[in-house]
Amino acid sequence: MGSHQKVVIALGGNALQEPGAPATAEAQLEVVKKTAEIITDIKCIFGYELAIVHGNGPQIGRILLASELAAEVTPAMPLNVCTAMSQGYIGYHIQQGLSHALANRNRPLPVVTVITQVVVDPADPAFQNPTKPIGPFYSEEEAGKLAAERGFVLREDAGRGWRRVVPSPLPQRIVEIHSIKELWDSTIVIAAGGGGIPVIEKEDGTLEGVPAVIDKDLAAEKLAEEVGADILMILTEVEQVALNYKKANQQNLSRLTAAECEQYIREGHFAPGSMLPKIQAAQAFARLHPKKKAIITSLAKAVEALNGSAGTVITQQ
Ligand SMILES: Nc1ncnc2c1ncn2[C@@H]1O[C@H](COP(=O)(O)OP(=O)(O)O)[C@@H](O)[C@H]1O
Ligand SMILES: NC(=O)OP(=O)(O)O
Repeated sequence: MGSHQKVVIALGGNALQEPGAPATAEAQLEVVKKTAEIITDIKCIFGYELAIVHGNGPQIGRILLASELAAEVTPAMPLNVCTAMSQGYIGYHIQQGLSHALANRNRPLPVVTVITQVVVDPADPAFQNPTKPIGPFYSEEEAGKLAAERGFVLREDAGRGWRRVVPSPLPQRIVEIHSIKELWDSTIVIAAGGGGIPVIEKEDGTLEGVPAVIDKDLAAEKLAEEVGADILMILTEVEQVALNYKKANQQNLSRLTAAECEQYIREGHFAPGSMLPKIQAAQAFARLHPKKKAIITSLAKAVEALNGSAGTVITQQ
Protein backbone atom coordinates (compact mmCIF):
# COMPACT_ATOMS: atom_id res chain seq x y z
CA MET A 1 0.00 0.00 0.00
CA GLY A 2 1.14 3.57 -0.80
CA SER A 3 2.95 6.11 1.36
CA HIS A 4 0.56 9.08 1.23
CA GLN A 5 -1.69 9.94 4.17
CA LYS A 6 -4.64 7.59 4.18
CA VAL A 7 -8.20 8.63 4.92
CA VAL A 8 -11.32 6.55 5.33
CA ILE A 9 -14.43 8.66 4.69
CA ALA A 10 -17.77 7.54 6.14
CA LEU A 11 -20.69 9.14 4.30
CA GLY A 12 -23.91 9.72 6.22
CA GLY A 13 -27.49 9.86 5.01
CA ASN A 14 -27.36 13.45 3.75
CA ALA A 15 -24.48 12.61 1.39
CA LEU A 16 -26.90 10.36 -0.48
CA GLN A 17 -30.33 11.90 0.01
CA GLU A 18 -31.74 15.41 0.40
CA PRO A 19 -33.84 15.53 3.59
CA GLY A 20 -37.51 15.69 2.65
CA ALA A 21 -36.90 15.04 -1.07
CA PRO A 22 -38.50 12.01 -2.75
CA ALA A 23 -36.39 8.87 -2.24
CA THR A 24 -36.01 8.15 -5.95
CA ALA A 25 -32.92 6.72 -7.62
CA GLU A 26 -32.65 9.89 -9.74
CA ALA A 27 -32.72 12.16 -6.66
CA GLN A 28 -30.05 10.03 -4.98
CA LEU A 29 -27.79 10.25 -8.04
CA GLU A 30 -28.10 14.07 -8.07
CA VAL A 31 -27.06 14.28 -4.38
CA VAL A 32 -24.23 11.77 -4.94
CA LYS A 33 -22.87 13.95 -7.78
CA LYS A 34 -22.52 16.87 -5.31
CA THR A 35 -20.95 14.57 -2.71
CA ALA A 36 -18.52 13.33 -5.38
CA GLU A 37 -17.40 16.93 -6.03
CA ILE A 38 -16.48 17.30 -2.35
CA ILE A 39 -14.61 13.98 -2.26
CA THR A 40 -12.79 15.11 -5.42
CA ASP A 41 -11.89 18.42 -3.68
CA ILE A 42 -10.38 16.36 -0.85
CA LYS A 43 -8.42 14.22 -3.30
CA CYS A 44 -7.18 17.19 -5.36
CA ILE A 45 -6.34 19.55 -2.47
CA PHE A 46 -4.71 17.12 -0.04
CA GLY A 47 -3.65 14.21 -2.26
CA TYR A 48 -4.86 11.69 0.31
CA GLU A 49 -5.34 8.05 -0.57
CA LEU A 50 -8.89 7.26 0.32
CA ALA A 51 -11.61 4.71 0.72
CA ILE A 52 -15.31 5.34 1.14
CA VAL A 53 -17.87 3.73 3.42
CA HIS A 54 -21.49 4.79 3.02
CA GLY A 55 -24.61 4.45 5.15
CA ASN A 56 -27.75 2.67 3.99
CA GLY A 57 -30.31 3.25 6.78
CA PRO A 58 -32.92 5.06 4.66
CA GLN A 59 -32.26 2.88 1.59
CA ILE A 60 -32.35 -0.52 3.27
CA GLY A 61 -35.53 0.41 5.12
CA ARG A 62 -37.19 1.21 1.81
CA ILE A 63 -35.86 -1.91 0.06
CA LEU A 64 -37.20 -4.03 2.93
CA LEU A 65 -40.55 -2.26 2.89
CA ALA A 66 -40.91 -2.73 -0.86
CA SER A 67 -39.89 -6.36 -0.59
CA GLU A 68 -42.39 -7.06 2.22
CA LEU A 69 -45.22 -5.29 0.41
CA ALA A 70 -44.51 -7.26 -2.78
CA ALA A 71 -44.50 -10.60 -0.91
CA GLU A 72 -47.80 -11.61 -2.52
CA VAL A 73 -46.19 -11.65 -5.95
CA THR A 74 -42.53 -12.45 -5.19
CA PRO A 75 -40.81 -13.77 -2.05
CA ALA A 76 -39.55 -11.13 0.40
CA MET A 77 -35.76 -10.76 0.70
CA PRO A 78 -33.98 -11.19 4.03
CA LEU A 79 -32.33 -8.15 5.62
CA ASN A 80 -28.79 -9.30 4.76
CA VAL A 81 -29.73 -9.57 1.08
CA CYS A 82 -31.30 -6.09 1.31
CA THR A 83 -27.93 -4.77 2.53
CA ALA A 84 -26.19 -6.43 -0.43
CA MET A 85 -28.71 -4.74 -2.76
CA SER A 86 -28.11 -1.36 -1.13
CA GLN A 87 -24.32 -1.75 -1.47
CA GLY A 88 -24.83 -2.48 -5.16
CA TYR A 89 -26.97 0.48 -6.12
CA ILE A 90 -25.40 3.06 -3.81
CA GLY A 91 -21.93 1.90 -4.88
CA TYR A 92 -22.98 2.17 -8.52
CA HIS A 93 -24.06 5.79 -8.03
CA ILE A 94 -20.85 6.71 -6.18
CA GLN A 95 -18.71 4.98 -8.83
CA GLN A 96 -20.43 6.92 -11.58
CA GLY A 97 -20.46 10.29 -9.78
CA LEU A 98 -16.91 10.08 -8.45
CA SER A 99 -15.26 8.74 -11.63
CA HIS A 100 -16.87 11.59 -13.56
CA ALA A 101 -15.87 14.30 -11.04
CA LEU A 102 -12.26 13.02 -10.92
CA ALA A 103 -11.96 12.85 -14.70
CA ASN A 104 -13.31 16.41 -14.99
CA ARG A 105 -10.43 17.62 -12.82
CA ASN A 106 -7.80 15.64 -14.69
CA ARG A 107 -7.38 13.16 -11.84
CA PRO A 108 -8.83 10.03 -13.45
CA LEU A 109 -8.74 7.12 -11.06
CA PRO A 110 -10.61 3.83 -11.01
CA VAL A 111 -13.44 3.71 -8.45
CA VAL A 112 -14.73 0.28 -7.47
CA THR A 113 -17.33 -1.06 -5.05
CA VAL A 114 -16.44 -4.20 -3.14
CA ILE A 115 -19.52 -6.09 -1.99
CA THR A 116 -18.35 -6.54 1.58
CA GLN A 117 -19.31 -9.07 4.23
CA VAL A 118 -18.58 -8.35 7.87
CA VAL A 119 -18.45 -11.07 10.51
CA VAL A 120 -20.56 -10.53 13.65
CA ASP A 121 -20.94 -12.60 16.82
CA PRO A 122 -24.17 -14.64 16.86
CA ALA A 123 -24.24 -14.15 20.65
CA ASP A 124 -24.06 -10.34 20.31
CA PRO A 125 -26.72 -8.97 22.72
CA ALA A 126 -27.80 -6.54 19.97
CA PHE A 127 -29.83 -9.39 18.43
CA GLN A 128 -32.14 -9.20 21.48
CA ASN A 129 -32.28 -5.39 21.53
CA PRO A 130 -32.92 -3.68 18.18
CA THR A 131 -31.49 -0.12 18.09
CA LYS A 132 -30.58 0.65 14.47
CA PRO A 133 -33.09 3.01 12.82
CA ILE A 134 -33.88 2.24 9.16
CA GLY A 135 -36.26 3.53 6.50
CA PRO A 136 -38.54 6.54 6.56
CA PHE A 137 -39.52 8.69 9.56
CA TYR A 138 -43.06 8.34 10.93
CA SER A 139 -45.24 10.40 13.28
CA GLU A 140 -45.94 8.86 16.70
CA GLU A 141 -49.46 7.98 15.54
CA GLU A 142 -48.25 6.26 12.35
CA ALA A 143 -45.62 4.41 14.40
CA GLY A 144 -48.28 3.09 16.81
CA LYS A 145 -50.33 1.86 13.84
CA LEU A 146 -47.38 0.10 12.17
CA ALA A 147 -46.44 -1.59 15.45
CA ALA A 148 -50.01 -2.82 16.00
CA GLU A 149 -50.82 -3.84 12.42
CA ARG A 150 -47.47 -5.06 11.06
CA GLY A 151 -45.53 -5.95 14.19
CA PHE A 152 -42.74 -3.42 13.47
CA VAL A 153 -40.47 -2.37 16.34
CA LEU A 154 -40.15 1.43 16.23
CA ARG A 155 -38.27 4.02 18.29
CA GLU A 156 -37.93 7.76 18.41
CA ASP A 157 -34.78 8.84 16.47
CA ALA A 158 -32.81 11.78 17.97
CA GLY A 159 -35.83 14.15 18.08
CA ARG A 160 -36.50 13.68 14.34
CA GLY A 161 -39.50 11.30 14.38
CA TRP A 162 -40.16 7.57 14.73
CA ARG A 163 -38.36 4.89 12.74
CA ARG A 164 -38.33 1.15 12.49
CA VAL A 165 -35.36 -0.36 14.37
CA VAL A 166 -33.44 -3.60 13.73
CA PRO A 167 -30.57 -5.39 15.54
CA SER A 168 -27.15 -3.83 15.02
CA PRO A 169 -24.36 -6.19 16.15
CA LEU A 170 -20.76 -4.97 16.39
CA PRO A 171 -18.51 -5.52 13.35
CA GLN A 172 -15.73 -7.99 14.11
CA ARG A 173 -13.94 -8.78 10.87
CA ILE A 174 -14.10 -7.53 7.28
CA VAL A 175 -14.14 -10.67 5.14
CA GLU A 176 -12.90 -9.04 1.91
CA ILE A 177 -10.13 -7.00 3.59
CA HIS A 178 -7.30 -8.62 1.60
CA SER A 179 -8.88 -7.65 -1.72
CA ILE A 180 -9.50 -4.12 -0.43
CA LYS A 181 -5.80 -3.81 0.50
CA GLU A 182 -4.75 -5.21 -2.89
CA LEU A 183 -6.85 -2.59 -4.67
CA TRP A 184 -5.74 0.27 -2.41
CA ASP A 185 -2.77 1.61 -4.42
CA SER A 186 -4.53 1.84 -7.76
CA THR A 187 -8.17 2.44 -6.90
CA ILE A 188 -10.61 4.36 -4.73
CA VAL A 189 -12.48 1.57 -3.00
CA ILE A 190 -16.06 1.82 -1.77
CA ALA A 191 -16.33 -0.86 0.90
CA ALA A 192 -18.36 -2.02 3.90
CA GLY A 193 -21.35 -0.04 2.60
CA GLY A 194 -24.21 0.03 5.08
CA GLY A 195 -21.75 -1.35 7.64
CA GLY A 196 -21.21 -4.47 5.52
CA ILE A 197 -23.43 -7.51 5.04
CA PRO A 198 -23.66 -9.10 8.48
CA VAL A 199 -22.56 -12.74 8.43
CA ILE A 200 -21.73 -15.32 11.08
CA GLU A 201 -18.95 -17.87 10.78
CA LYS A 202 -20.19 -21.44 11.08
CA GLU A 203 -18.20 -24.30 12.59
CA ASP A 204 -17.31 -25.65 9.15
CA GLY A 205 -15.83 -22.24 8.23
CA THR A 206 -18.65 -21.17 5.92
CA LEU A 207 -20.43 -17.84 6.24
CA GLU A 208 -24.15 -17.27 6.70
CA GLY A 209 -26.03 -13.97 6.44
CA VAL A 210 -28.02 -12.82 9.48
CA PRO A 211 -30.93 -10.37 9.76
CA ALA A 212 -29.29 -7.20 11.08
CA VAL A 213 -27.79 -3.89 9.97
CA ILE A 214 -24.27 -3.05 11.14
CA ASP A 215 -23.48 0.55 11.98
CA LYS A 216 -21.45 2.01 9.08
CA ASP A 217 -19.36 4.30 11.33
CA LEU A 218 -18.19 1.33 13.41
CA ALA A 219 -17.47 -0.64 10.22
CA ALA A 220 -15.57 2.37 8.82
CA GLU A 221 -13.47 2.40 11.98
CA LYS A 222 -12.62 -1.29 11.47
CA LEU A 223 -11.65 -0.58 7.87
CA ALA A 224 -9.56 2.46 8.89
CA GLU A 225 -7.76 0.28 11.45
CA GLU A 226 -7.12 -2.49 8.92
CA VAL A 227 -5.70 -0.23 6.19
CA GLY A 228 -3.61 1.77 8.68
CA ALA A 229 -5.46 5.03 7.95
CA ASP A 230 -4.22 8.30 9.44
CA ILE A 231 -7.65 9.92 9.50
CA LEU A 232 -11.16 8.57 9.99
CA MET A 233 -13.52 11.20 8.63
CA ILE A 234 -17.20 10.84 9.53
CA LEU A 235 -19.43 13.14 7.45
CA THR A 236 -22.95 13.76 8.63
CA GLU A 237 -25.61 16.51 8.88
CA VAL A 238 -24.17 18.54 11.74
CA GLU A 239 -20.97 20.59 11.56
CA GLN A 240 -19.87 19.71 15.08
CA VAL A 241 -20.58 17.30 17.88
CA ALA A 242 -22.46 18.98 20.73
CA LEU A 243 -23.03 18.60 24.41
CA ASN A 244 -26.66 19.10 25.47
CA TYR A 245 -27.66 18.73 21.82
CA LYS A 246 -30.87 20.62 20.93
CA LYS A 247 -31.15 22.05 24.44
CA ALA A 248 -30.95 25.74 25.36
CA ASN A 249 -27.43 25.19 26.71
CA GLN A 250 -26.10 23.33 23.62
CA GLN A 251 -22.32 23.58 23.41
CA ASN A 252 -20.56 22.69 20.15
CA LEU A 253 -17.15 21.04 20.45
CA SER A 254 -14.05 21.65 18.32
CA ARG A 255 -11.87 19.07 20.02
CA LEU A 256 -12.41 15.93 22.06
CA THR A 257 -10.00 13.47 23.62
CA ALA A 258 -10.75 9.76 23.85
CA ALA A 259 -11.19 10.12 27.64
CA GLU A 260 -13.65 13.02 27.18
CA CYS A 261 -15.63 10.87 24.71
CA GLU A 262 -15.91 8.23 27.44
CA GLN A 263 -17.09 10.77 30.01
CA TYR A 264 -19.68 12.40 27.74
CA ILE A 265 -20.97 9.00 26.60
CA ARG A 266 -21.52 8.13 30.30
CA GLU A 267 -23.32 11.43 30.80
CA GLY A 268 -25.71 10.55 27.95
CA HIS A 269 -24.92 13.39 25.52
CA PHE A 270 -25.03 11.26 22.36
CA ALA A 271 -28.19 9.68 20.98
CA PRO A 272 -27.99 5.89 20.40
CA GLY A 273 -28.32 4.94 16.73
CA SER A 274 -27.17 8.40 15.56
CA MET A 275 -24.31 10.33 17.26
CA LEU A 276 -23.34 7.63 19.79
CA PRO A 277 -21.86 5.13 17.28
CA LYS A 278 -19.95 7.99 15.60
CA ILE A 279 -18.37 8.95 18.92
CA GLN A 280 -17.62 5.30 19.71
CA ALA A 281 -15.98 4.84 16.30
CA ALA A 282 -13.99 8.09 16.64
CA GLN A 283 -12.87 7.20 20.14
CA ALA A 284 -11.77 3.67 19.17
CA PHE A 285 -9.78 5.04 16.22
CA ALA A 286 -8.15 7.89 18.19
CA ARG A 287 -7.10 5.42 20.89
CA LEU A 288 -4.97 3.44 18.41
CA HIS A 289 -2.10 5.94 18.14
CA PRO A 290 -1.32 9.52 19.29
CA LYS A 291 -0.94 10.69 15.67
CA LYS A 292 -4.26 9.34 14.44
CA LYS A 293 -7.29 11.57 14.38
CA ALA A 294 -10.98 11.18 13.78
CA ILE A 295 -13.05 14.07 12.44
CA ILE A 296 -16.81 14.41 12.72
CA THR A 297 -18.29 17.19 10.60
CA SER A 298 -20.72 17.98 7.82
CA LEU A 299 -20.13 17.22 4.17
CA ALA A 300 -20.04 20.97 3.41
CA LYS A 301 -17.29 21.57 5.99
CA ALA A 302 -15.14 18.55 5.09
CA VAL A 303 -12.30 20.50 3.42
CA GLU A 304 -12.20 23.15 6.18
CA ALA A 305 -12.18 20.42 8.81
CA LEU A 306 -9.15 18.77 7.15
CA ASN A 307 -7.47 22.19 7.30
CA GLY A 308 -8.23 22.30 11.03
CA SER A 309 -10.74 25.16 10.93
CA ALA A 310 -14.07 23.33 11.28
CA GLY A 311 -15.66 20.20 12.69
CA THR A 312 -14.92 18.20 15.81
CA VAL A 313 -11.48 16.56 15.95
CA ILE A 314 -11.04 13.55 18.23
CA THR A 315 -7.55 12.55 19.29
CA GLN A 316 -5.99 10.22 21.87
CA GLN A 317 -4.87 13.06 24.22
N1 LIG B 1 -24.69 15.25 20.76
C1 LIG B 1 -24.99 15.41 19.48
N2 LIG B 1 -24.31 16.31 18.73
C2 LIG B 1 -24.60 16.48 17.43
N3 LIG B 1 -25.59 15.78 16.77
C3 LIG B 1 -26.29 14.87 17.47
C4 LIG B 1 -26.03 14.64 18.85
N4 LIG B 1 -26.88 13.68 19.29
C5 LIG B 1 -27.64 13.33 18.24
N5 LIG B 1 -27.30 14.02 17.13
C6 LIG B 1 -27.95 13.80 15.83
O1 LIG B 1 -27.22 12.80 15.17
C7 LIG B 1 -27.34 13.04 13.75
C8 LIG B 1 -26.31 12.21 13.01
O2 LIG B 1 -26.73 10.87 13.00
P1 LIG B 1 -27.40 10.19 11.72
O3 LIG B 1 -28.29 11.15 11.02
O4 LIG B 1 -27.94 8.88 12.17
O5 LIG B 1 -26.09 9.95 10.89
P2 LIG B 1 -25.72 9.77 9.36
O6 LIG B 1 -25.29 11.13 8.90
O7 LIG B 1 -24.58 8.81 9.44
O8 LIG B 1 -26.90 9.25 8.60
C9 LIG B 1 -27.16 14.53 13.66
O9 LIG B 1 -27.64 15.04 12.45
C10 LIG B 1 -27.99 15.01 14.86
O10 LIG B 1 -29.33 15.21 14.49
N1 LIG C 1 -25.77 1.09 8.15
C1 LIG C 1 -25.77 2.38 8.61
O1 LIG C 1 -25.17 2.69 9.65
O2 LIG C 1 -26.51 3.29 7.88
P1 LIG C 1 -26.81 4.80 8.24
O3 LIG C 1 -25.50 5.47 8.49
O4 LIG C 1 -27.53 5.36 7.04
O5 LIG C 1 -27.67 4.81 9.47
